[in-house]
Amino acid sequence: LLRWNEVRYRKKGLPPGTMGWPVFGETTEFLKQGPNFMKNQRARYGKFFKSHILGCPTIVSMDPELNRFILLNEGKGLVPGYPQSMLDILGNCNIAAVHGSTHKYMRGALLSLISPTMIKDQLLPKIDEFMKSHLSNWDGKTINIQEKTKEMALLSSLKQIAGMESGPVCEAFKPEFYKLVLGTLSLPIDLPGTNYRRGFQARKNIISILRQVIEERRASPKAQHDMLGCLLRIEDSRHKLSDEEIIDHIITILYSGYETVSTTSMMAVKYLHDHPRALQELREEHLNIRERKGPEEPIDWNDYKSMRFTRAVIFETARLATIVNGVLRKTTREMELNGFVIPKDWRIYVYTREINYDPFLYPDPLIFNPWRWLDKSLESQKYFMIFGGGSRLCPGKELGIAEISTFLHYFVTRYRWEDVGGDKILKFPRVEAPNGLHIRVLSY
Ligand code: HEM
Repeated sequence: LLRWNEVRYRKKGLPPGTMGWPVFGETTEFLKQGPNFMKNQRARYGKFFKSHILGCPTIVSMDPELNRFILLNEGKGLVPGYPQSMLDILGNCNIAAVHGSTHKYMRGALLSLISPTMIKDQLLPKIDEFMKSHLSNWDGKTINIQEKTKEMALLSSLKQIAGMESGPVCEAFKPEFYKLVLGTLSLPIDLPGTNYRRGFQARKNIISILRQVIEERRASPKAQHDMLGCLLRIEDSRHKLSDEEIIDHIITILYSGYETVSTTSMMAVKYLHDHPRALQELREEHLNIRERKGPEEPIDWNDYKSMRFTRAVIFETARLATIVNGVLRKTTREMELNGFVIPKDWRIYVYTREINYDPFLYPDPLIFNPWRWLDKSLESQKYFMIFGGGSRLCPGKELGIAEISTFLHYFVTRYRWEDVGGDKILKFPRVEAPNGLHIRVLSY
């Protein structure tokens, strides 16, 4: 019986590896040992091995060249392979649920909302206004920076999407969104009290809030210059979006930019605290920007573009903390990869974490060294996969960096801070501080 998985998935041409226990496979080892599980399996079976994790037979690819190949060749028998709970809760029109030509046009619509021109003309002023107010009155307080950055990522997106910032709609939205996020990371067991059921219910509640917002918009003669305004204006009949598609676009933007932006911001605060020289250089960059401006004057595109060291801090944070461990794909037919035959419907875990610690790409890889990114070519090297790659390369990269940069701008020019101490940070499977990350904030 214990060899059930080995027998069930035995097939000629598969890469080496072990399939673990019936049903559970090697999920427990994977979640418990995290990156060490991957390293051990690699030592035994090489950079391309089979396993059974998170309920699915899975091929793990830790080979940078092959990872690149997989990301660049998505059309050829590979589609996103995210867990069922995520697809159910994020919706059928979610970008991770579509492929081929539907993905192309959904992605096009999304890109038009968060392109550099949009950031420059419409989003950056909103982000600036939001950060200024979100970061007010922290002086003299002990705050949980994890909670604050999560709130920041959600509320800043709501403001950019539909001008929602505070008030009853936002307050109703917040708890539902948190439940939705938890649901996407749960086992798809539809029973009362499970995170999956709660997440699904939260999706329904979010849809009804968004439907109401859309109806109010349609009834109002005023043209709104935000993402929802743009989505409602896409009138070209071939690409006109249904309400369902508009709602799933909004959920996609909220969800994709939530943990990524909040966790990178939190970890940047942590690393800057631990590396005073980097903090000093970052602060100088932002004080120089402030010197050129009036006290309440917002930061604009040129200021953002001048934040070279800030950008380097963000990349170094995303690299060292490994905000994204990898991406998931699924085979839609039997296919050959790296000389092996991968059956249909197997998951492929494109594990990119190890690339972040490759000493040839990043000398002294465990040291926080933002200066390494001042050489721009590092950002365009072919194994740079912090934002994914190929046809699913993160479309929100620039927007995410702009948000984190604006947050850091107001944070370091207004405040200094001390670690309260005693908080633990977990790095796997997600970067998080289970009991929060508390800092004591004082005015600068
Ligand atoms: C530091 C911040 C961010 C990081 C590290 C990050 C990382 C990533 C990665 C690795 C992928 C590839 C997923 C895959 O191939 O399956 C991705 C895709 C995506 N990201 Fe981001 N992201 C960030 C911020 C954002 C923001 C702010 C938004 C939205 C406004 C966003 C929207 C998306 C979307 C919609 C996709 C799916 C693209 C597609 O399937 O075509 N991301 N992101």
